[in-house]
Amino acid sequence: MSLNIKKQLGDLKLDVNQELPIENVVALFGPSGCGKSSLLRLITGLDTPDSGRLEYKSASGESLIFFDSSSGVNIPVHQRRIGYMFQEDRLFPHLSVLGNLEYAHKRNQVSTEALTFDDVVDALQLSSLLNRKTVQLSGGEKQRVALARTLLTRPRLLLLDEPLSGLDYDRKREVLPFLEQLPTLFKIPIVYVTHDLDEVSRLTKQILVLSEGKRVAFGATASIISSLTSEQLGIEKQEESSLLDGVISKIDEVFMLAHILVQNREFILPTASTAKPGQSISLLIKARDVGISLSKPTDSSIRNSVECVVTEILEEESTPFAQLNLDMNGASLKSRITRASLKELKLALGQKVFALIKSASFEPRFL
Ligand SMILES: Nc1ncnc2c1ncn2[C@@H]1O[C@H](COP(=O)(O)OP(=O)(O)OP(=O)(O)O)[C@@H](O)[C@H]1O
Repeated sequence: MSLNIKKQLGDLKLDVNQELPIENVVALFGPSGCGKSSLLRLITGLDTPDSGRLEYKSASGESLIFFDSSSGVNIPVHQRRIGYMFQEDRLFPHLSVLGNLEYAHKRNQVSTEALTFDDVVDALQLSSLLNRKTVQLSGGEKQRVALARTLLTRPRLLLLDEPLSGLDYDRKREVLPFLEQLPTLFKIPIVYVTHDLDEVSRLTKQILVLSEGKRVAFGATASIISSLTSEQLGIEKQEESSLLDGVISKIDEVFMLAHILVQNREFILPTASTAKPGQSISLLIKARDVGISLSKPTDSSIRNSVECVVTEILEEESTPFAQLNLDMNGASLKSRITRASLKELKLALGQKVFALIKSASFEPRFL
């Protein structure tokens, strides 16, 4: 998609100019109020930009100008065929689950063999819920029905606006696997709005970061998360993380651990039963979970000690902490330690160190 749009929203000037190659899932990431939902509304046509141009381009070569202020083009919402799923479910409370799904299914004019009614019901495991009233559903079930209803409109593009933000931890765990399988099952490109790094790491390969209505960065999720500062990402310092792409090399079924290779370095993580050797996996590692040792520990409980080189030292004079940026055989890893440790270990740029990460700092839901 080619985005070049401006819109004044109260005090916020939304001004985004970005080529967005929408394959699989692209994250739209940024702090509350930076303009993420407003940008989605402009893409759907629910709101109109003050000026600019918005062109949809699919991976298969389909091209359609949604909006162009210079030539007066502004195609209506229904012709854009965009599925928009809101933070809250917005289901019809007077209809059953089946009624909600049939409403979308019947109104849809496009037939695609890849997306039948039964396929959608199966993929979201809704068959046992079809006769329930929507008020009788849990939060996670409601979001699955809302997702199914959006899919049944056969959108060319799916916009998901923080679909998990209203759910507690367990309900998120329930819905995330359904979201994860969408791109492979239905081949519909997705723009996924969130300010949750865990969701970004599990669901997306590309990310557009916004701040105060403007583009901060766009690129591969792992490289953006690992290279931008917490200020640039609009997250708490404590949440600053690295994202590493790895492949499961071995499963230790006795101790329920997965061995994962990242840039030829081995990580050991707690695993769920579904993990298989050869599977690709993204590891989100909080900087605060990464300690430093000058030698490889041989008498420690810590499973992960990976050799790295110190590439940057950022001391935070107003806090007890310092951040180290490390090069791990070509991948970047962040470590947050105390300034006292920095001094005691006499850490310097170019120094070889071992990054220590407890396996227990990873949650088994990762895999
Ligand atoms: N129609 C409008 N008129 C005036 N101001 C608006 C309008 N729509 C949005 N805004 C303002 O624009 C800013 C961006 O809102 P938006 O909902 O797009 O942010 P967001 O990044 O999606 O935030 P959140 O993550 O909290 O949902 C907010 O300050 C909001 O109050």
